[in-house]
Amino acid sequence: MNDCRAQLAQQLAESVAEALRTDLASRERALLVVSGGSTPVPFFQALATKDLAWDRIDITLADERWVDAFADDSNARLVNEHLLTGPASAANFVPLTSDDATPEQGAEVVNERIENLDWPASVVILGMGGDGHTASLFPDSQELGLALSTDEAVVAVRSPGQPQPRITLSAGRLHQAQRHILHLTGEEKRVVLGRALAGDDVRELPIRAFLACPLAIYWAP
Ligand SMILES: O=C(O)[C@H](O)[C@@H](O)[C@H](O)[C@H](O)COP(=O)(O)O
Repeated sequence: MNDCRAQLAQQLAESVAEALRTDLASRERALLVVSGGSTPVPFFQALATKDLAWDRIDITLADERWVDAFADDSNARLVNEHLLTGPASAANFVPLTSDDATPEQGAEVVNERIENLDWPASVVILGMGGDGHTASLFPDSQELGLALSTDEAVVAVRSPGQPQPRITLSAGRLHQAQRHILHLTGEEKRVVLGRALAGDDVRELPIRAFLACPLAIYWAP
């Protein structure tokens, strides 16, 4: 990893830790929503070292692949391996999967689990793909319209471009946060973000659903 990305991860971890500390001063529990993918790994590792009342922190995901929790491409596994370590292992992790065979079957039980958390979240950290998707709000998914408009907390999603079915927090649920952060790296994503900022068709580039104020953008080359 280049130095800029390492510094970015450190700075993001400091900022998120500070936000959690601030919120825990006035509420019993704080909720952190993180994204999966490859970008957050150094951030997770940096955040895990922070001195926080981890036993008062709930952590969930913006989205998940409907795979076994031990699968290589499971976001839960990513969080377990890189964030829930050392003192941070005292945090309460709330997964987005169930024992059901499909996300459509599991959505109801996951929805209830997510609704029972302490909203609004302290921080929602989003990632972005090269197609402008964020969480599992994919431009080519039939469920995009539902995920952008529903009052439900989660939506089962299929995308022709993705090998596994997914489950995602809805845009409405992701909006329920004190702070929103977009964490991304590289030139390709900078260009996509530039396009997103220059237009307003959310279905073309779903990240646009979160470009309303305020969104803190953490980017490094
Ligand atoms: O993959 C996931 O779990 C998330 O659904 C996705 O929204 C992710 O944040 C972006 O695709 C960026 O992924 P990278 O960090 O791997 O580029």
